[in-house]
Amino acid sequence: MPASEALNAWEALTAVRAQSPVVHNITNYVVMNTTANALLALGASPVMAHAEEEMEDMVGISAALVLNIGTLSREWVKAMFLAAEHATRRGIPIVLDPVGAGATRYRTGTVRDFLAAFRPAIIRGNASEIMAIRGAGAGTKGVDSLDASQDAVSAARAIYEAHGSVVCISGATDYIIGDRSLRIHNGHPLMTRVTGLGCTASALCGAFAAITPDPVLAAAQAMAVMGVCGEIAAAKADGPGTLQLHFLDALHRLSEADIKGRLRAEVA
Ligand SMILES: Nc1ncnc2c1ncn2[C@@H]1O[C@H](COP(=O)(O)OP(=O)(O)O)[C@@H](O)[C@H]1O
Ligand SMILES: Cc1ncsc1CCOP(=O)(O)O
Ligand SMILES: [Mg+2]
Repeated sequence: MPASEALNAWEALTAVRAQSPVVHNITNYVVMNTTANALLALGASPVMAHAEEEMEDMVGISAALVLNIGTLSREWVKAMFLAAEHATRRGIPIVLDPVGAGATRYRTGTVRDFLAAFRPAIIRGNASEIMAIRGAGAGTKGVDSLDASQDAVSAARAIYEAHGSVVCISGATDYIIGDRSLRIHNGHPLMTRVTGLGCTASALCGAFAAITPDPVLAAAQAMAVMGVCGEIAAAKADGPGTLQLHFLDALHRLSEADIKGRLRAEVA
């Protein structure tokens, strides 16, 4: 069976739409609205919450936890660690987006401290962020990658071996590295001109991880949907502004034929 069919992306999307899992996000100020809307358009039920006082209750009603360090500060990091403790105890999947790891010591150090304490089901970042976790590469240009996704594959393998977290490197080709490896060739370069689409990929990883127990498959399903919707949106867009709008509509309208006709996935 071709890798694209084996991803079961359509079946998983149907399950997300039917079950509408609650996805708890502790994310950054830049993308809160963007990723909440993307999760809603997908069919999931997003909630953004970061007060320590409500972490136990919020994790208690969630099916996945998405942690994103895009605008971190001491209080938010404390909330993330607390939420991860509750999620681990409840056995719900954690997705970590190491936004800007490699740009500052605070970001890189926080990600490493987190990985020393917890095991996210999925870590989704761009190539520079993933390499920075292993001390590889020349750093990250703020939140943007200086490297191509294939350059981060050996760092991703090392992270998987050291921590057991599946690593998803986004870029022109998306790599999913775990107990097996997949590549997804969908998407469009215009997606890099809209802030928050990487964070959206991580949020979608959370929605699919809520439905699909195998984290390699869950990450691949999320990246498949991202890539196919990115292509559909780019074909209709005049630039980044309309890409963002068409992307949300594409998530909402995504059909089995869209996925079957466009998805280009292979075993890496
Ligand atoms: N050059 C590209 N061609 C096609 N798709 C891309 C390209 N670069 C990024 N993407 C897609 O854009 C989305 C965001 O990825 P990326 O830009 O790597 O994240 P980040 O914003 O965290 O740096 C992903 O779905 C990825 O597949
Ligand atoms: C611009 C910016 N600055 C801090 S977080 C953030 C958003 C990054 O989002 P993404 O990595 O999805 O483009
Ligand atoms: Mg990012």
